[in-house]
Amino acid sequence: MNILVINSGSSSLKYQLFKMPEKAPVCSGLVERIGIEGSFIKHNVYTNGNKHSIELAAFIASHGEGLKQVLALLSEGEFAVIASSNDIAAVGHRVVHGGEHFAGPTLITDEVKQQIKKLFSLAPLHNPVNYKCIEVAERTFTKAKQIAVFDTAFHQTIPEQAYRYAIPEWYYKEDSIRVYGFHGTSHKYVSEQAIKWLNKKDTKIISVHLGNGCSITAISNGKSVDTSMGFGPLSGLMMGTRSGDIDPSVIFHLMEHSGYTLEQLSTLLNKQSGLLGVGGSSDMRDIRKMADEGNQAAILALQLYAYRIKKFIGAYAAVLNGIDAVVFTAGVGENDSQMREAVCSGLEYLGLTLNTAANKTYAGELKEISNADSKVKILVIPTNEEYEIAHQCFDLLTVA
Ligand SMILES: Nc1ncnc2c1ncn2[C@@H]1O[C@H](COP(=O)(O)OP(=O)(O)O)[C@@H](O)[C@H]1O
Ligand SMILES: CC(=O)OP(=O)(O)O
Ligand SMILES: [Mg+2]
Repeated sequence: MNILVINSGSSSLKYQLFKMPEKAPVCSGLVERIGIEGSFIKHNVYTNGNKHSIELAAFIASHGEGLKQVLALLSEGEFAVIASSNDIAAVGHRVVHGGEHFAGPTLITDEVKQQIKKLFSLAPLHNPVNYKCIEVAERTFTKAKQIAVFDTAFHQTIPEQAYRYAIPEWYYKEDSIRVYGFHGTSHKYVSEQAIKWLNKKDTKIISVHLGNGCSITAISNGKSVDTSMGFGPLSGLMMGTRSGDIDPSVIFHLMEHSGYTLEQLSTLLNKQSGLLGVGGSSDMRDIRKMADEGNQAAILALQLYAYRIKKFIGAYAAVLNGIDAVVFTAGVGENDSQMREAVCSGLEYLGLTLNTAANKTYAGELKEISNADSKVKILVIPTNEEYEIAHQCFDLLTVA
């Protein structure tokens, strides 16, 4: 059975085609820097244990456009892996916001699509794009089952003291205003890898997902118990274009004194803030380059970014009453050794001591980057949301 997984993030579109139950990747790829200069598609095909890669540079304005080009690559030309769209049995879609409705993989019906649509305003960078990808896939793979796997699902175990906001109960009971949490598929996948690697019974893990969107989760014995994103994927850490935590008084001030509308506020906090707002680019690679050239705004952006992560690690050490492992993952977490070093330095009191040489030589698979005597293990684990989604889709289709 071929399962195609589509993972649209805020700045990228990732895809993987798996042969199940063998769990073998047939092809994978990535459309990066969507909507900004320098966008490209990287397409990898796996044959007999060998990987062949091609890179296509073209300006890709939207996720819909990127997906259409990817689907053409799958069935046409030299790197085609399927003869026709009928070769795909199921398409697994990452959907970011599922509200309180979905705790596991879900067959997509018109009703499910309506629920996803209702949550557009809470995840404006994600749910509209996820919805668009579902529609493109429905039109392309008419015979395939379409399945949604929600970022929010893994966080359904968060206890009430952590998921409730300190506002009157009515807003929770009548309007479902609470912490939902995001990147759940990634936090689940990397924490399960870490638990296997730690090989002990009770585990306390802090998972740090640093992509374009960033979040951090406290995981006790495999269950999410707190996370930095909340009602929508805007709170907590500083991100590519999102502010992370900000005092709501700033919003009142901008409305009252500068006449900001709802749309302007949403644009400011979702699209013009974070690394972009402070440092001048949403892409960490650009920020690094600018900082290396002495750009003060980029240097400050890096400081704010690392400082916020460090504060949350301290908070979650308290939530968990100790830490066995801190896991770094996603685009920045996996690739930016200088960011990992900036986050870990000064956390010796909590028992984290980084092995700076090991940190610099990470090469794409699970690696311990702490010193042998570090009380807390520091790990880099490549996330694989696509694999986790394929796995959940397969279970949904085959387990009665
Ligand atoms: N080699 C690298 N060094 C530093 N940052 C990197 C590197 N490669 C990717 N990144 C950063 O990772 C981020 C994108 O992460 P990713 O997990 O792909 O995002 P998303 O899924 O949220 O769209 C970007 O800010 C990008 O600059
Ligand atoms: C939820 C979220 O922020 O996702 P991404 O990091 O893929 O944008
Ligand atoms: Mg992502």
